[in-house]
Amino acid sequence: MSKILSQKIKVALIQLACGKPDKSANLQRAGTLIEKAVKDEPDTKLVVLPECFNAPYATDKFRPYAEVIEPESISVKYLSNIASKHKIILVGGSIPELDPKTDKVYNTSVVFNEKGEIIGKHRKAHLFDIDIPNGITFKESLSLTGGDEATTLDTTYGKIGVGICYDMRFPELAMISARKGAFAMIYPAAFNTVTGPMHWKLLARARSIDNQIYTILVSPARNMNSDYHAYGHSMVVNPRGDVIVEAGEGEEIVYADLEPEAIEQFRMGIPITTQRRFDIYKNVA
Ligand SMILES: NC(=O)CCC(=O)C(=O)O
Repeated sequence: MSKILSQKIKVALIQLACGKPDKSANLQRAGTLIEKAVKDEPDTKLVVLPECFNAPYATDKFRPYAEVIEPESISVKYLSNIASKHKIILVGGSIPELDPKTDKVYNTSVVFNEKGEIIGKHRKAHLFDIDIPNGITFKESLSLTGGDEATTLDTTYGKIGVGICYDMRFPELAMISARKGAFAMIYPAAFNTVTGPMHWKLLARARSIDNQIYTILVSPARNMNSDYHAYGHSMVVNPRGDVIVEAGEGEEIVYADLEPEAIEQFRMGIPITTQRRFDIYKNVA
């Protein structure tokens, strides 16, 4: 049986103090912390940044900060250079993307391989439109368009699924990637201080338990002086549903080892991956 994760790898979660009005300051800070991560833990193979890390997270800011995803655009070039310099797989958080053909703006995660090449991108499919009285109201759809694909990408060590924040509330994306053989579902994210305490950890554990894969959530650091209060608590959950690392609320880098045996042994013990009844799941939609 071929392994869905070919070897043990270390992942670094960059819980960045980001969202400043100055895009290049956000990029520089991301670069500084990625450098630190690979210096402090030289065997790091995979690095993940948070949602909307190069811009303020606000509906009136997505379009002005948006860029076309192409090799020469400022954020893409910056991230590509870092990935190739450190020979890491880089899940580049997310950035506002302008599609020049349609003039639509997306919330997009660009993923790079160790040569700095783009291996894929995920456009946030489920837009964060919520209204909790006395809690939080946010409407991404005022300025963003949702993507229309689930994203599973091939890396050096196996497949990863990518979603963005609110996407994690929809188990189907993780399920699709897991069925395609992903060893991890990775969500650059930015929950907030209202919904974070309610659901952040529960959702991460649920996606892992549903699919017996690793789930990786990466948040910006909390900044109570900004309009949007990110939750923090970046974390990795293993295929058994245990939180194996969790950040606090401030700027921080946390690491975890992802191990093929953790997936294989747990799948052998509780073999839901081979017990599924696709014959009775036909008419779900
Ligand atoms: N940026 C987001 O998609 C936030 C999602 C969120 O906070 C939630 O509760 O869901």
